[in-house]
Amino acid sequence: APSINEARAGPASCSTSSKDTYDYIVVGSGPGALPVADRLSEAGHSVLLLEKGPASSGRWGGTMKPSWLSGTNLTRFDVPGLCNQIWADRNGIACTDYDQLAGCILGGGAAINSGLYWKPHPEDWNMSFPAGWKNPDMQESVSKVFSRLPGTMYPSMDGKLYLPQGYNTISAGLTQGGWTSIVANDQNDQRNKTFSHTTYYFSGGERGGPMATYLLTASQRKNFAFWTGAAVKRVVRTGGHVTGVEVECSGGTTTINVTPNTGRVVISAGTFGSAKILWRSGIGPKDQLNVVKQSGDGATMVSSDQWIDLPVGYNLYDHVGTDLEIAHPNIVNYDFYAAYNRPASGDSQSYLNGRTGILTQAAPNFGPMFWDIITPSDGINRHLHWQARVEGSRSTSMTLTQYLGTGSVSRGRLTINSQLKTIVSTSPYLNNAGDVAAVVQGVQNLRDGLAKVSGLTWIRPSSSQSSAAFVNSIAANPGSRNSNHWIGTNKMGTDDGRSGGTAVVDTDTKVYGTDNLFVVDASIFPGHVTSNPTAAILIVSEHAVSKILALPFPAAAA
Ligand SMILES: Cc1cc2nc3c(=O)[nH]c(=O)nc-3n(C[C@H](O)[C@H](O)[C@H](O)COP(=O)(O)OP(=O)(O)OC[C@H]3O[C@@H](n4cnc5c(N)ncnc54)[C@H](O)[C@@H]3O)c2cc1C
Repeated sequence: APSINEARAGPASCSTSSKDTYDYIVVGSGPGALPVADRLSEAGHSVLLLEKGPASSGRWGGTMKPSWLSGTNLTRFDVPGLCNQIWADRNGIACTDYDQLAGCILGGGAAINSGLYWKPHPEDWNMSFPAGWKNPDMQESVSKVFSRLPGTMYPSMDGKLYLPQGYNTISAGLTQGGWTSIVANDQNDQRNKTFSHTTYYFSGGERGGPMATYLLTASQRKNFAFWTGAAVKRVVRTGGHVTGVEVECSGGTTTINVTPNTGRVVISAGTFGSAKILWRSGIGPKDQLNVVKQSGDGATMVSSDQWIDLPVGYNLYDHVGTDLEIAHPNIVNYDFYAAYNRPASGDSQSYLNGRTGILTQAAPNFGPMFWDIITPSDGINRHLHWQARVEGSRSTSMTLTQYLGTGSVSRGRLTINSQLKTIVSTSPYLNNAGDVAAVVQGVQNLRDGLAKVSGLTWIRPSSSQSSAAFVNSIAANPGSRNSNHWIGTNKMGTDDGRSGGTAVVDTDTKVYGTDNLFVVDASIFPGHVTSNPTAAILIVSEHAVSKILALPFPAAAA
């Protein structure tokens, strides 16, 4: 079958002998990094992208795969139906220096996630983002992202949806309950009592995504270089001016410099990784910088008279996940875990021969997706995104996960320990009464919505448990509520954190107190979006790079 995944000149390995300098160094290769790196190189700047993990997709030289993919240029990361394997085996893939799951691999989360892909609702921007980042301001960047990566509701190359019984059962029930069918990314302003098929960023029956688009075009330019196995320890700076980054390669540590005066560094290492690099660079609250000072970094850390006091690590948030479970005799389960090593031969053949069949859909068979907006007594809209998937305690079960995103008031805190591991030390879930009320009402609305479905059994909550008792019975900690959609530790805003404000970066994504250090990834989100965030992060990256390219260099540097 024609593969979109033909081999390319892959990344270079981290090098301690390189003496090159770059106009821009971009740290990380997730959805926050790739549009920035592509557009900076498109504008003619020399760009070095540094990724600490190994290659993932076969296109970039990745090799991790089950035996039925041997002899193909596909890895476990390229086949949508194998994405669940991250829950079974994440060795050499997941970051080991965080207490939560994140991908430390080329592509970041976009190498390991389920590919769920949503055009944001207008309130996603309007409720929490600052001036210049409101819904009308974002439309050009939305169009850019969706023209390069349109996404699809029909990932199989024959246009069919496989094992749709779960979708059919729940969507028929919601229709009976008065909810409306939409095409999610055409009707992105309609997220209230609506449902849709699942949209993925997949293309050609494979993962595709930002690694197959933005990274592809960047890699074709002579002024773009990218390294894997390159862990950035800190930025090197004099006061507010960054001269380069210290990088740990397997062969030792080296410093890579940016172009004198006009060079810039963009950190896109994710909600945990970017906070960690800032702390190690002497940027953050004093209590955390003192922890770094006492760690193995201490002897070489920038001196305390150079520290920049910013609220790095505060404003931490993640979608609040609440799992409900139903069973219905029509639902058909598919064992994606078993398919990792031994897919039914018909399924592997149709995948390999024509990129068709169940393995083109993300495990574990998502759909429908549905939405509800609730306004508790505090008057603030809360957006709920629900995702149904065929998984649970019975072979006829579905899990219905509710995420609370846009409008949520609760926040937590990320800190670092003396081993330089990041820790979610204050849990961000449901520490606000309005947030709790919205989650409870949302559960109740769904129970009411599905009340007329004959043959449907409620497993969680049981039919005798009240929605409030059910929600309160689930611990409000990452172990029970985690959605892996972490945001917020380097909040963007106009209220400079050095003088009592809450923001770490300004509306050009520049770190306050510096003249050439930027952060662009999920960590700068002031508040959450309604749905799974990859599309929103790509849009933020497109928007940020336009701001960075338009930003004049400091007068002294011109
Ligand atoms: C299991 C899972 C499933 C998910 N499913 C979905 C989904 O279906 N849809 C969706 O929209 N979202 C999903 N998400 C969330 C989404 O993937 C993340 O929100 C997104 O990837 C975050 O993008 P980012 O660029 O901010 O950071 P990341 O994607 O985390 O990228 C950060 C990158 O920086 C690198 N890095 C970190 N530190 C350093 C350093 N010091 N030096 C060099 N490189 C460094 C990392 O290795 C990584 O490649 C999922 C997440 C997980 C974990």
